[in-house]
Amino acid sequence: MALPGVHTDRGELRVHESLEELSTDLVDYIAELSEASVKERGVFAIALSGGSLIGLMGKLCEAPYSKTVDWAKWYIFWADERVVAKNHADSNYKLAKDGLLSKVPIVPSHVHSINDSLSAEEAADEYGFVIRQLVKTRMVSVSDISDCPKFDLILLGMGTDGHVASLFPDHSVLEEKEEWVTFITDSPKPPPERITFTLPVINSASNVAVVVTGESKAEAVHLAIDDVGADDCCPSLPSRLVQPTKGQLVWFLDKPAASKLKSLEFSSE
Ligand SMILES: O=C(O)[C@H](O)[C@@H](O)[C@H](O)[C@H](O)COP(=O)(O)O
Repeated sequence: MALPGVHTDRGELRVHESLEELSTDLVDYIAELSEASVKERGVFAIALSGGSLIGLMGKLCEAPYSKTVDWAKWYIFWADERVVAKNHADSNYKLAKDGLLSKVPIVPSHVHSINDSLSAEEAADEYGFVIRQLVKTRMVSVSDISDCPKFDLILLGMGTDGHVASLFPDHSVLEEKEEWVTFITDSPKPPPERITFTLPVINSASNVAVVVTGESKAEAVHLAIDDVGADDCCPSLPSRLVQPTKGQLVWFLDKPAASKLKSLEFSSE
């Protein structure tokens, strides 16, 4: 049984006993947001990341979701992408295509992957341009406070160093305030060249979910969520900088990842 969701200043924490249970809760959450967004705006603009997240979304390809989700209304983006060919084993597009997109009736023209024939800088510019066009036609909403796109849902994973998307600790990319999409050529996690949504875009989303599993990430989860003076000790921990301005933040954690969380100890007292 999952512990009930715990509401904290750093978002809702949903801690699960098993990966099986976590993945069921995650796909229920995605399906509910999709339904609400399609009802409200006629479309659902969702941004994916790479890593273990995609495997945890696998149940979306199975009943009942495969039949009940309104796939034709989905517009798919990537919060970050590795600058490699689309058929390369490192491609986040390939990961999502093989694990999810090829198994459900998504409209191919709604899948917005990067142009893999460009340099990282050019690919980031072009991706920003593509998003601008979709904001103009309201396939992606716009934030009324930041002028940034307002994705219905941005899904993030987190590394042991606290990175999210391709926003790495102490990297100048964290300072980017103007661009919606930027690039790096020195990612500490291979491959080195990546494009990424910037923090203002992530924090303008209607919903952001961070999905983190495994004990190796427990310390980073603690620093990202707990009130331990982390704003002083690690001001540039990317996962701590995920703070949606108006949107909802939900953390999907398994017990090992949550094992160092103080916020949970307090909530159960
Ligand atoms: O393309 C990427 O590398 C990512 O988007 C990255 O931010 C990933 O989500 C985390 O590194 C977590 O990955 P794991 O869940 O596989 O540890």
